[in-house]
Amino acid sequence: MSELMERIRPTKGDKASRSAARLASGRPPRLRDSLQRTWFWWALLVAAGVVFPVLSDSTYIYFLAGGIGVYCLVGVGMNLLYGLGGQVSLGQGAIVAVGSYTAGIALVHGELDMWTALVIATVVGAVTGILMGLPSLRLSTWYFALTTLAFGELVLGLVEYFSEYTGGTNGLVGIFVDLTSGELYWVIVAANVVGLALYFTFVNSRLGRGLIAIKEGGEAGTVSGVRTISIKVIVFAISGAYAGAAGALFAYEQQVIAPDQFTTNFSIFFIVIIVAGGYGRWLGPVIGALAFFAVPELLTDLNEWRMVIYGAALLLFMAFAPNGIMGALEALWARVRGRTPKDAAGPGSRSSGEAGYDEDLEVSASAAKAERLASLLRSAEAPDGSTDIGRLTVDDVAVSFGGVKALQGVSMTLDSGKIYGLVGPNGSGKTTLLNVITGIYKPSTGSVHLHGELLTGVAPSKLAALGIARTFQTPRLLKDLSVWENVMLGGYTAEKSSSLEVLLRIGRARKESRRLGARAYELLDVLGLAEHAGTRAGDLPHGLQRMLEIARALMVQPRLLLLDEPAAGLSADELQVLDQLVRNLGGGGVTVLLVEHHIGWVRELCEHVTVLDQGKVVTAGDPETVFVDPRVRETYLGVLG
Ligand SMILES: Nc1ncnc2c1ncn2[C@@H]1O[C@H](COP(=O)(O)OP(=O)(O)OP(=O)(O)O)[C@@H](O)[C@H]1O
Repeated sequence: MSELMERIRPTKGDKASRSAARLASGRPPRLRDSLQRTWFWWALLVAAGVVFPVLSDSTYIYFLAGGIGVYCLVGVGMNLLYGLGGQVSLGQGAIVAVGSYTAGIALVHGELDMWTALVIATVVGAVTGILMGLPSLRLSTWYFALTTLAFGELVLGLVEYFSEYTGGTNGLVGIFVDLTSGELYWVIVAANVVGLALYFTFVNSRLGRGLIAIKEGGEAGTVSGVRTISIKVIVFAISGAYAGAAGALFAYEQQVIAPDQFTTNFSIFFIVIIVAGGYGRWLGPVIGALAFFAVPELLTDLNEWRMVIYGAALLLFMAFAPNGIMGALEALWARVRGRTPKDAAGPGSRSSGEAGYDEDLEVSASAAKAERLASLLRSAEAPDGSTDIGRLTVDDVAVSFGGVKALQGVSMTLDSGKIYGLVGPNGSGKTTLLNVITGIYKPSTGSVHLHGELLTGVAPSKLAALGIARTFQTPRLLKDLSVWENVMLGGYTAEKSSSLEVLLRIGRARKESRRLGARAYELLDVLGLAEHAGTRAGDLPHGLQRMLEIARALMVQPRLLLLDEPAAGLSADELQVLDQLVRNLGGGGVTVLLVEHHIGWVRELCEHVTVLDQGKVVTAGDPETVFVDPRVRETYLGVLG
């Protein structure tokens, strides 16, 4: 290579500093080795496909491409609902029907223009989506799927009942729009561009992270304050709006609509295209619609063999490409790059991380870092603007699991800004007590108060907004999301902009997300994770997963932090960083409750220690007194010298 080329080529150091600058400005990291890094080439390929009908200048090709566009639009909405949200809807076709009939009736009977009819169909689709989605707030996935199926039948029944307007089984005829097939095609393309833009904004916002946390169903979202109901309603509205708009465009293309176009098969077809295309990936619906709509159409000359080929292809896909076409390509990409495909983790994965991770992590607990951390925590304004969380009191709490008395008459008081230790042998009830404080378990007797207000019975998802954060004995992370996204999830309640502002990237939304992004970077940097910001969380070694969970908890801007065995599995260097961190938290006015088996560390760090054994408090007080207590020495026989 010439000397000039050597000079031009960015060095590894340049790349690292560019990446750090990008993160410091609050922008998300580039994902490591992900197929998504090749998005530009995919976008180019899609753009080439989009202009193809223009080159062919055939009405039939325009019609076919318009059809793909309509399916694709519904698919993009379904991708949010199912691909990211895990909600199986077998009624999406029914919403398309609602959009089609709304626009058709508006045009034929209401004599409105096509644009007004399109807007009305979109709004009606959104409202219908919300109505159809309401049962999902109470029902499990498959029961919900059944209700959507029934919803589809209901819509078809209504179409026949109101035959005066809908034309009943004969269909609604005369839906003419004043556009050529080419012009209508471009309207469909524009709708898809808007749809995809909104999809990307959603996915890369707190809403997208929240939706994935809801789908994962673990505590990661709950303790970060993710509001399940509002996110689900928004997703049903968006996917309904897409289906409603697609329905109107479908009616404009077909000019005649009838109930037999909107059978259950029609709804199932949308599931097929996103599953076959690759759900949770933006290209999934595009590729799926192309493969499962256009290809069979183009094979019409093969007559009866057409559906056999179609069915066989579908079976082969299910057997050999369970993550769809895009999933298979990602796996291939990973293999070509000599990496393990990260897709095995399942649907909804949006990032693909780095394997072959450098275990010899250099963790520096330098004074400069400690100072930065202290200032970061000081600058963290508490969610309600105050700095003092007040006293937490646990009164006479009891919890039983069948015959096991996990906690019996446990009382404890935590004053703000102090570091407390909670120790005891395995099974003594430490985690159960944290679960009671954070609302995950409801005690059979007793109560928890914060600053005089009853905390018992408050939903765990509301605690983040009160400034309470926690970590778990086994880190609860969104393993398929990047390290950066996991930390950002912790900032969920700190974002004050409305969902509409977030979706349209207007008002304070953009500024706010940059500010939180910059804070996420600072936390990652201080905790030695910055260089892994774009790595899939599940690929981090155990110690760093713990640090990541702590970073997420700190994004909550807690004033009460509950840490469940944070030192387990940490290296000496990592423990040093953690020690510095907890000291700074205490110094910064944050109350810390540390559950830990590392007795030496608890002794040095905590101002007050409570010892549990068999669900009861053995003793509590300053560590020097507690650890010389004969009852504690008996409990910890052999551990205390
Ligand atoms: N969800 C549950 N269902 C049934 N039993 C449970 C449940 N959670 C905890 N327990 C039981 O309650 C007791 C206390 O468990 P807990 O996890 O609180 O102890 P711990 O002190 O945190 O233990 P470790 O140090 O091993 O984490 C144990 O006997 C445990 O088996």
